[in-house]
Amino acid sequence: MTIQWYPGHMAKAMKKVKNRLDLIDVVIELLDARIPISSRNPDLDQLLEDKRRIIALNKKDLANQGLTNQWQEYFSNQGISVAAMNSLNGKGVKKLFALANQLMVDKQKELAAQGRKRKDIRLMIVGIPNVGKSQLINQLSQKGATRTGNKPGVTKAQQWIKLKEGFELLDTPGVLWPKFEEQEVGVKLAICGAIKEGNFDSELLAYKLVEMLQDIAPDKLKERFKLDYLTSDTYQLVADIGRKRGCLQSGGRIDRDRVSNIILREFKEGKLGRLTLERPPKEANK
Ligand SMILES: Nc1nc2c(ncn2[C@@H]2O[C@H](COP(=O)(O)OP(=O)(O)OP(=O)(O)O)[C@@H](O)[C@H]2O)c(=O)[nH]1
Repeated sequence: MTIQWYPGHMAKAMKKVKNRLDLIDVVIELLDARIPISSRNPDLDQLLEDKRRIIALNKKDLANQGLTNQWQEYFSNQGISVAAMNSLNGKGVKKLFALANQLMVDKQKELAAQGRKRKDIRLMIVGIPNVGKSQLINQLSQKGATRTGNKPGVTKAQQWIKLKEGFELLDTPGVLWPKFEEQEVGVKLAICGAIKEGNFDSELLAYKLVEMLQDIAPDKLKERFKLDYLTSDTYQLVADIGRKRGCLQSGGRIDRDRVSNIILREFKEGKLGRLTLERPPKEANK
């Protein structure tokens, strides 16, 4: 399956992030907890080399808890600060603030030693489309946040939101174009909602998802769609799901488009349970 993507978008998105970095103390790299590898932009590593950074695994409510723990361990082992988040209810927000404070301890001490005032910690969120950036901005800025307006020397469009004591947030998140030279990555991004509909074939995507689910969560697949059996014949399996859900066209043919969209939607909504599509590389779990 070919999923369209546009390298030009990626270059533009990276440039925008880069232009803002000088203003920022701590970058929050927001990933989808269900696909922590595929939702990362590998070029960002280079860009953030000298930056304080936190990885936030968002949508943890949709991901397998045990695997989210393993992912946290994986990033911690690499010396990266990490938190698991649910940006719908704000779980993990406290930890984000605590981690940002920790990362800035030395800088703040340095300022104090020079007799200078503690500085407000400036945050920016970056992440691929639909990963929850706006939702997280809402959560971070919920209590008593005010927009502080333009800062001198900063592009007019950029606004700062004053968060709780000692923190400011750039109100425009950095959108990163996902990178998917590998088809597999594109497929997972599309399944998790990072790629706009219309850029992929829903039917083929649903087959791919059913194939993955047979591997990682066969019982949940059977239970959700009331299947009596599983088979490597995905085409057949999707037809059976269609029959169970009444997705029939005239003449009793399966409406494959409709059933495909049901399967994709129910996965995205977490109706099949909390599922993670990627495991941390083995060597990190020693
Ligand atoms: N279940 C769940 N859904 C979430 C979470 N965070 C965000 N969402 C949902 O994910 C979708 C995308 O959230 P947004 O905050 O708009 O994502 P964004 O990264 O700003 O998206 P773009 O504007 O496309 O870049 C919305 O439907 C949110 O309700 C979360 O932690 N859990």
